[in-house]
Amino acid sequence: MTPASTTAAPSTDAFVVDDVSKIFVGKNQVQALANIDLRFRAGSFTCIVGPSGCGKSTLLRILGELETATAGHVHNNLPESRVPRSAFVFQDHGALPWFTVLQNVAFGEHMASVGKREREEHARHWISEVGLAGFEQAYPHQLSGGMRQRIAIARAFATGSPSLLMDEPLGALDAQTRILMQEQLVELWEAERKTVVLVTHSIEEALLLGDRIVVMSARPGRVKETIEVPFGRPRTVDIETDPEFTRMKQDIWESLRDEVQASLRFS
Ligand SMILES: Nc1ncnc2c1ncn2[C@@H]1O[C@H](COP(=O)(O)OP(=O)(O)OP(=O)(O)O)[C@@H](O)[C@H]1O
Repeated sequence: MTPASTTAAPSTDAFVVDDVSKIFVGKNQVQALANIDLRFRAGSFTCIVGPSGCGKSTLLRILGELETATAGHVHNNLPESRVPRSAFVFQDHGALPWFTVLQNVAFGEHMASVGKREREEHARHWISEVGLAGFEQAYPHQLSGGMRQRIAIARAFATGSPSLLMDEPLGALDAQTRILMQEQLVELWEAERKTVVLVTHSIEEALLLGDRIVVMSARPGRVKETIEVPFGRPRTVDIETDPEFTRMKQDIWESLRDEVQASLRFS
């Protein structure tokens, strides 16, 4: 194994993942990822699907420099600036309960020492974009689960990072709210064209949102296949009635089913 490192990538790829493996060393050694090779074009939307425990979050955390690879290389070509190169959105909204909506959304830029007037201006814009205008002074506990998740999405956009790394961001929402949020996310991304990597357990969600779907194998996670999503943009949930959507959903499930079964055998 070659030693791990992160360097600038000399290309239009935001990230180049080159032969990356990850082993967690502890009481029980766990190999989470094995020999991952992936390129993430700047401005693209990639969805990652795979069985539980196959290393999807680990890969996301390595891309976001929250975790280091045990072996291999991650080239990061995102521009350096005063804000972090990647903003995260997790399943649990992560809104700080003692902050208002406005303070929560402005938090990323606050941490990057952006002036109050500028960060609040950005925050108000994104609060409005996600449909929370009028709730700027509300506290998270006064909002529904869907509204709290919108705080997290607004905060990620407001931070101004060129990349968004999303780990099951809509996973905790009810089915109807989730559909609306998926459409909203597509719309925001189409306007902003950030480099997005989104982990999801939903094949439909991956087909609705992504330019490309990466299917991972059971642990240790490897790239099983990479599928280009052919649907044009702008996209809405109406594409689910397209026969091609149904066919692709079936194909991806066939590919995933073996891996889910394998992961159940080993867990
Ligand atoms: N900090 C850690 N220390 C030890 N093992 C870890 C650590 N983080 C993750 N793992 C292990 O690495 C493997 C991959 O975990 P990871 O969370 O990346 O999977 P995942 O595909 O995101 O799972 P899920 O879909 O269930 O969220 C799992 O076996 C997990 O227990």
